Amino acid sequence: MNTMLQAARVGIATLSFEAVSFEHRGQPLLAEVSLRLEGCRRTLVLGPNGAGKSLLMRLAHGLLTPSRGQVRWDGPPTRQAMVFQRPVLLKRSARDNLLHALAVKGTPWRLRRLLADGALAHFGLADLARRPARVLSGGEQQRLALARAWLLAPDMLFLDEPTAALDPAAIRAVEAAVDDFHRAGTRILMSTHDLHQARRLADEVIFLCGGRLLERTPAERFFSAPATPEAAAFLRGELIG
Ligand SMILES: Nc1ncnc2c1ncn2[C@@H]1O[C@H](COP(=O)(O)OP(=O)(O)OP(=O)(O)O)[C@@H](O)[C@H]1O
Repeated sequence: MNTMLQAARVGIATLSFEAVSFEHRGQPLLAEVSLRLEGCRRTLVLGPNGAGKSLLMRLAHGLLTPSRGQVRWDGPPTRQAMVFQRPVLLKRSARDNLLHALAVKGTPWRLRRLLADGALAHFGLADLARRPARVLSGGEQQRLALARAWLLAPDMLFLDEPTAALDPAAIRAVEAAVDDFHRAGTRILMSTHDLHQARRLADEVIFLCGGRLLERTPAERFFSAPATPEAAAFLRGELIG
C-alpha cells in the first residue's frame, strides 16, 4: 500500500540523547539518559508507572526540552510522527482529518483524496470515512491516528502506550500497523505495559526505572536474562520503582 509514499527513504538520521535530564520544580524526573538510536529497529520502552517512558518519547519528539543535556539528530532531515494513548483528532470527519494532514504536508490536492481513501481502506475505516472523528470508538480513533501517521511516511514513529485501552482485535490491528511501518523502513520507539506485546514486537528493549535508563538489551536476552535486578523483578511482576 502507498509504496509511493514510502519509497524515497534513504537512511534515517541518528537520534542521540546526550546526558539528558528533565526536571520539574527541581525534582529530577529523568536523569542523565544517554542513548543512540540508528537504523530502523523496533525499540520497546518498558518500565513501571512513572518510570519516565512518556517523558523520554516526548523529549525525543521535541515536545519537551531537556533541563540539561542534549537531544540531537545527525543525518538527513527526519520526518517524525507520534501516536498517543488517546489520539488527538480534529473536530472533522475521519477523511477530513487525513486530508488536513496531507494538506499540511504539502501533498498536491489532486492526490489527497486518493491517498486518504487508500489509507482509510487499509486501516479498515472506509465505511467510517464521513463519520466525525471524535465520535469514533477508541480502537477506530487509534486506527485513524495510525492512518494519519502512515500518510506522513515518517522515518521515525513514536507510539506512547497506543493499545492501553483497546480490546484484543483493536490491539491486533495496531500491532499489524506497527509491522507495516517497520516493513516500510520506519524506526519505531514504542512504550507499552503489555509484556506479551513487547515480546511480539521488540527487536530491543530500553528499560527505565525511577527516571533512569537501566538497560538497553536485545529483546530475546531482555526477556530471558535481564541484566539488572530491577528488570528481573519487573518481569516477575513485582512492584518496583
Ligand atoms: N510535563 C511534566 N511536568 C512535570 N512532571 C511530569 C511531566 N510529565 C511527566 N511528569 C512526571 O514525571 C514522571 C514520569 O512520567 P511519565 O509519564 O514519563 O511516566 P511513564 O513511565 O510514562 O508512566 P506510565 O507508565 O504511568 O504512563 C511522573 O512522576 C510524572 O508525574
